Amino acid sequence: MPFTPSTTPEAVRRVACIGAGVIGGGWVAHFLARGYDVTAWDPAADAEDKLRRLVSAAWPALEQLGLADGASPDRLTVAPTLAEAVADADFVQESAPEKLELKRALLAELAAAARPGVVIASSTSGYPMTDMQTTAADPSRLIVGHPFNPPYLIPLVEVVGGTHTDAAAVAWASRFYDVAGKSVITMDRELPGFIANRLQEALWREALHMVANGEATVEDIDASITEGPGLRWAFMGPCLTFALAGGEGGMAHMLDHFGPSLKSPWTRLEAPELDSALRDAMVDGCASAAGDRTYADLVAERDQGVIDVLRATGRLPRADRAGAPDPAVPGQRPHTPGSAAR
Ligand SMILES: NC(=O)C1=CN([C@@H]2O[C@H](COP(=O)(O)OP(=O)(O)OC[C@H]3O[C@@H](n4cnc5c(N)ncnc54)[C@H](O)[C@@H]3O)[C@@H](O)[C@H]2O)C=CC1
Ligand SMILES: C[N+](C)(C)CC(=O)CC(=O)[O-]
Repeated sequence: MPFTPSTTPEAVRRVACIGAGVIGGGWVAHFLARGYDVTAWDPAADAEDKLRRLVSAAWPALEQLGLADGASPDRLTVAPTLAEAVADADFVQESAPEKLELKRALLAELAAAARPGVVIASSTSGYPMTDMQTTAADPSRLIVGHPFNPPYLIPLVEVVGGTHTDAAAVAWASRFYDVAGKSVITMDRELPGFIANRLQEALWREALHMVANGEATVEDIDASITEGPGLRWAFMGPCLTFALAGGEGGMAHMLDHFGPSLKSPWTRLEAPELDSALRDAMVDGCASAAGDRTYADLVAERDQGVIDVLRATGRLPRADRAGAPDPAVPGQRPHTPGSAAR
């Protein structure tokens, strides 16, 4: 079935967020801050309470980023049913648990309940849409919109369709996220883990090996990134960073010089066994690294850290201009939802 959009990406007014945990709640905070009306639905009994607490905790950071005109946590409605949550939505973001059968059934239900021509995005961190859209009556409007935690601060969203997604729905979603202040990578094919998680998983696999073998502590591993390559990666990706490692000879010299010695680490390791000893070592190591900081303390610390990095790398207005959007900066474009004609 070809995809015919119900509205333009610029004219979206109401977003439905289905599943309101860590990521769904983060999306709710993001869309509220960008000036949308948001309707959320989550089957957990305590979901509304938790969601409103998440939005309140995120709001000071969002104020620092600069809110869209009229943005307010009061524009959040928590619906009693999935059908009511999506009834008037111009866009749907699904953030339910990462379980394939659950996603299949939920996306089919959403595709049956949402108005025709409304794009439905899944936050999945790894399932290809082709595997999730198998039972939906109209799979043409189902896409992956993979965010990063927290979605209200980390700009990137990876967008990709499945075999039965219409390319027009992928293009519509990419434009919508762009209008909504995200940095978008649109992929023309499905890869497990998309791009960023494929990279993160390689790093994570090695971290788990080192903990399992007692070769490094959780704290050493975290410090090796925050005091090392992580500082460069905030503004220059791993490829250009390594091109500089080749000096004036650039990537050509880097590969000719280091390539042969790098072949062994590229091919040496397989996934570690996530047994209970490794699980406990990771959990205990993280508890020790956190010390007496609570979850709320760590969230506040992370949010301020990301804002400081965004500001220091020129991706936010200066502190003395916070709240004044800079049209040159992605995510700071002064867009008022629903301001464009449908
Ligand atoms: N946590 C992370 O760092 C990231 C997670 N993701 C993806 O986001 C999605 C959600 O993950 P989290 O927010 O971390 O999980 P979470 O466990 O924090 O939240 C999941 C929420 O879904 C609700 N839920 C349970 N069954 C449901 C159903 N049938 N329909 C709707 N909601 C239902 C739960 O009550 C819970 O509030 C997953 O697909 C995950 O892969 C993507 C990027 C980052
Ligand atoms: C842990 N995770 C694989 C769910 C993380 C992501 O998908 C993206 C992120 O926030 O790093």
